[in-house]
Amino acid sequence: MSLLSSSRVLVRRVSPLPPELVVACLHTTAPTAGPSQASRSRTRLARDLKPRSASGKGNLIVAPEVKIERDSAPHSAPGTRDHFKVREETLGRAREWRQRREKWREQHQTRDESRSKGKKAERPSTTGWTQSENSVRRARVAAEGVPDYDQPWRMQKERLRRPVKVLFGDTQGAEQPKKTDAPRKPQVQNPLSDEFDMLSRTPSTSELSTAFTSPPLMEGLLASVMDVLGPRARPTPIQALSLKHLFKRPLPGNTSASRGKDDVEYVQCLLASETGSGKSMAYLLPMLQDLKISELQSDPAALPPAQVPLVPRALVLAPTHELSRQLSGFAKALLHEIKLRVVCLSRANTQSTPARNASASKMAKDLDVDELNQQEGDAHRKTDRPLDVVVGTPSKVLELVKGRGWDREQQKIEVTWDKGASKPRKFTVGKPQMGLERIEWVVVDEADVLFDPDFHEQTNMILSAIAEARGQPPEQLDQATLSKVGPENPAPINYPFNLLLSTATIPSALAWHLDTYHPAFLRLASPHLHHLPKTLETEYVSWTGGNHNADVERQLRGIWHQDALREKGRLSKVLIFCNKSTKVEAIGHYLEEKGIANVALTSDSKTRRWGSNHHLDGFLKVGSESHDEGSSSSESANVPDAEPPSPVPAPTDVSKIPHVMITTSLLSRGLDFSADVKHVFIVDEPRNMIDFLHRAGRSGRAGEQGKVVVFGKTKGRGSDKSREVRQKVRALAA
Ligand SMILES: Nc1ncnc2c1ncn2[C@@H]1O[C@H](COP(=O)(O)OP(=O)(O)OP(=O)(O)O)[C@@H](O)[C@H]1O
Repeated sequence: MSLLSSSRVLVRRVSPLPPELVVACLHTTAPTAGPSQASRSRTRLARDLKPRSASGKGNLIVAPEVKIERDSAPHSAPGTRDHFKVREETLGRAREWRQRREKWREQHQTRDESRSKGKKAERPSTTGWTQSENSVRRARVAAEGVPDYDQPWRMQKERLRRPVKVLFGDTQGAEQPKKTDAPRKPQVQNPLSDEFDMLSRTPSTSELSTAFTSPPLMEGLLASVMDVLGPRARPTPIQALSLKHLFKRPLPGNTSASRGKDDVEYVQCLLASETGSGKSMAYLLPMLQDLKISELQSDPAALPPAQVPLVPRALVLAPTHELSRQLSGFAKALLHEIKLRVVCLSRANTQSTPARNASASKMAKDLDVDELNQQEGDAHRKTDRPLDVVVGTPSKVLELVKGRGWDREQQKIEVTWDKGASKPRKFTVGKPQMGLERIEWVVVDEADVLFDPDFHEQTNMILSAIAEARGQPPEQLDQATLSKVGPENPAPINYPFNLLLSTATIPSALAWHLDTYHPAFLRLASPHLHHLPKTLETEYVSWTGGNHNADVERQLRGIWHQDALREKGRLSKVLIFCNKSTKVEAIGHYLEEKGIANVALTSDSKTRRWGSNHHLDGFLKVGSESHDEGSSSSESANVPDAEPPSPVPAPTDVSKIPHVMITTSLLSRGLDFSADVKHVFIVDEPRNMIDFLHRAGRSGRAGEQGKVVVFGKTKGRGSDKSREVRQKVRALAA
C-alpha cells in the first residue's frame, strides 16, 4: 500500500456521486487503465518536467542556484554546516589546482633544463601528477567510486556522457549502461538532475531578486515579511521566482506600469521545490497582494448582495485540517499591516461546541469573520464586505458549498437500491453556507496529494464549481474523448481564476495530469527539487536483534545524551514515522513503559477530531499555527504515571514532557515543525521515495540542522531491500 492510499483516512470518501456532479468532474477524471499507466504512477518521481505540449505553450523555469546568494538562502545561511562545507570545498579545490599548476611548471622546467643539457627527460603528465602519483590516484578513485576530479576536463566530460542507471522514476526508455562501462558500484541518479542542471544555467533565469523589496511587494506586506522572517531574510529560490513571475498587477499609484487593472491575465502556475523551502510564502505573497490591490480598486457598493454568509475571494486547499490551521495562522501573520480576513474551515472555530453538534451553519455563524464585521460596525455588515481567504480541506469546503450531508444522501440512496428497497432513506441536507462566485484565487497546496486518485474527485469538483459560479463552466467531454486524452492529445482546461499548485514532489501522475489538462501552466521550480534539504544529514542504523522498539529507545537516549552534553540540557524532539497505526501504538506503549512520554498519533486519534492543533503543541513551529479553541493535548499524550506531574516540569524531563511524536504518513505533509525537531526516525522501510522525501523533510527546514535516521537490516538475509533504500536515499541527498 502506498503513502497516498494510507492517507485515504484523511478524507471522507465520496461515493457514489450524483450524475450532475459526475459530469462536472469527468473532464478531469483520468481513465485508470491503459498503456500509459506506468507514466501515471503516483509513487514514482517524474523523470522530467518540461511541458510536452505541441503548441509550445507552457514554460519550465528553474531558479539558478548561483544567483541566489548562498549565504542568505535559508539552506546555506552563514554559520551553518553547509555554508562552511561549501566554503571549504571551494577553497580546498582552488588550493589543489594551484599546487598542481606549480608542479606542472616545475616538471616542464626540469625537462627543458635536461634537454638543454642533452639528457633524456621524462615527459610531464598532462594532469600535473607524476606517473606513480597518477597510479595511486586512479586506484583510489576505483576503490572509492568517487568522481575523478583530477582528470582533464575532456575526460571528465566523457565520463558524464556515459549512460547511467535510473533506479527510480520511470525506467522506461532509460539507457542502460554497457557492461564494460558499468562502474563498480551501481550509480543511482536523481531523475531530474540533468534537466535541472541545464535549465538552472540558462541566462533567461538569471535576473532574480536576492532580497524582499518594494516593489514588487507592497510596503505593508514587506513589513510583515520582515516581522515573520527577520530583517535580513532573503528569498529562497522558489520565492525569488514567485517575486519575478507572479506579481502581475501593478501597485496602486504606479503610473509607469503599462498594464491596467483590466489587462491582467489569470496566473496559472505550478510551484515546485523541496520541503521546507518556503513555498507557502511563495504562493501566499502574490495572492494576498493581489487581493489587497483588487479590494482597493473595487467599489464594495457595486457588488451584488451575497445570498450566503461566506463569500470568500480566495481559497486555499490542503489535505489535512492540521495543515489548514497552520497555513491560516501563517497567512494571518502576513496580514497585520494590510488587513485581509482569513478563516480556517475547522471545527475548532465553533464556540466550544462538541464536534458532533457543529453543523456547517453553526460554523459559518461562529466564524471569526462575523466577529470582525460586528467590530467594524454597521457600515460593513456581514454580506456587504466579502471575506477574503478561506483555508480548508476539500471535504470541508464541499460541506460548506453544498450543505452538510450532501454526500451522505447519495450514499444512502445507493445502499437502499442495492438492497432492492423501493424508497431511498430520507436524509436532510443542510443549506449551502459558502458562495464561490467571487473567488479570484485558488491555491492547491500539496497538489500531488490533492490530484491523487483519493482526492482528485473532490478537488476537481471544487474547481469546476468555482468556474461554474463565475459563469464559465468547464467544457464537458464525453467518455470516448476522455479515454483518448493524454500528453500527446491534451484537453486544456482554462479556469476563470488564478490557480496556483504547490508541491515538493512531482509524481509522474501529476506530471501527466499537468501535461494533459494544464499544458500552458507556468512551472516554477527550485534547482534542488526532488532532493533532501542540504542541511539534513542521513544516518543508517541497523537493527540489533528481534526487539526493534529497544533499538529505537536506545537511539533516542543516545541523542538526548549527546544533547545534554552539548546544548546545556536542551533536548531535541524526535518524530518517528511508521507505516501502520498498530505499530505507532506499539512503539508508543513501549516507550511509555520505559518512561519516555510521547504523543502517538494515528488517523483516528481522539484529539484530531476537535479540529485544533493542540495535539501537536510543542512540536509545531510556534507562531505559525493559529491559536484556537479546542481540546487540550493531554489526551493524546502517553505520559507514564509513575509520579504525579509537577506544575512546571523541567524542560529536559522526557518522562513528563513529550519529546517524541510517533505517527504515520498522516503528518508527513506540509506541516512546519519547530527547529527543536532535529531528528526524524524512519522505522519502517519507506514505501517509496516520495514518502521518504516528505517524512524526512519535517526536519532540516529552512536552513535548520536536522538528521534523518533510517532503520533497517544492514547485514545478512533480508538486507537487500535496505541496501536498495540506501542507494536511493543517497541519490536524493546528492
Ligand atoms: N526566505 C526565507 N528565509 C528564511 N526562512 C524562511 C524563508 N521563507 C520561509 N521560511 C521559513 O521556512 C519554513 C518552511 O516554510 P514552508 O512551510 O513554507 O516550506 P514548504 O516549502 O511549504 O515545505 P513543505 O514542502 O514541507 O510544505 C517556515 O518556518 C518559514 O517561516
